[in-house]
Amino acid sequence: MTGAVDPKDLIILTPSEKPVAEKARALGARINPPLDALADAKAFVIGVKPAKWAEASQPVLAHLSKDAVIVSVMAGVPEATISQGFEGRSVVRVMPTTGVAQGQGVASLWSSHKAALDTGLSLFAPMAETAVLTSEDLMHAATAVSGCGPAYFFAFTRALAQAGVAEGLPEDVAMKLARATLRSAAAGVVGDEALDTLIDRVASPGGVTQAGLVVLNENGALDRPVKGAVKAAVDKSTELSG
Ligand SMILES: NC(=O)C1=CN([C@@H]2O[C@H](COP(=O)(O)OP(=O)(O)OC[C@H]3O[C@@H](n4cnc5c(N)ncnc54)[C@H](OP(=O)(O)O)[C@@H]3O)[C@@H](O)[C@H]2O)C=CC1
Ligand SMILES: O=C(O)[C@@H]1CCC=N1
Repeated sequence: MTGAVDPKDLIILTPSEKPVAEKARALGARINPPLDALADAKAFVIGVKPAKWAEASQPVLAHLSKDAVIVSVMAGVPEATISQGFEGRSVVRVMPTTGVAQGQGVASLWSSHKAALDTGLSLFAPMAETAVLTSEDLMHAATAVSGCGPAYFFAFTRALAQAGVAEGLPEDVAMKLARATLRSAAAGVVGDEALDTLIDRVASPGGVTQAGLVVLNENGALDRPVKGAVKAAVDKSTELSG
């Protein structure tokens, strides 16, 4: 728990029993209470799959206050579409990373309503660095870089471990080293220090790291697939926006 919300003020609607809901219940949250409990809700967070939100929200509409702010963490679905589905209520879109679960996320936010944006910030700032976007269109790129980004780092880490195995490390050792190196690299990213400075700190001139870096991005070998992955994610997010 990050302290963003007192668990006693939390209502969780979920079709299946799951440990995280039980943990919240133990702290005083209400799990699947009768829907009239929603009458006093100031914010309604919607985190179902983009294709499911209209069906999932239908039963709650009659119970939500007109002033409730709809907080959507769904990829793609536009503010206007959600607002229309929620009978004109104001909406803030948030694209968090999974790191919010450890209170170390990052979240991009967009709303055309100042009060809704403030609600989103007050909910997410205790568990994430926040970035307020200047246009809703940028949500596609923010999703591709940040929402999806952890999976890209994990995929790179897996490739690093596999490369270690190819060079003779036992699989468990290679995996341990690659995972711990991901954590260790993240711990070194403090403040606004330039990434080039962080790279230079590791790469001794004429040394071992530099030999690897030359190959890593030879003729854009790294930049090209990363650009391609982000573009593909932007395209998918755009497709989801209908
Ligand atoms: N995964 C990520 O890193 C991020 C995901 N998102 C967005 O979060 C959303 C969920 O993605 P993800 O977690 O990957 O998907 P999952 O399939 O893991 O989760 C979907 C969730 O929706 C719940 N759900 C399904 N139907 C209902 C309903 N009728 N009422 C209430 N809850 C319902 C499910 O509950 P149950 O488990 O009980 O079935 C489940 O918790 C998507 O819109 C995605 O774009 C945003 C940022 C990052
Ligand atoms: O993969 C997805 O669609 C969601 C959005 C960002 C991260 N996960």
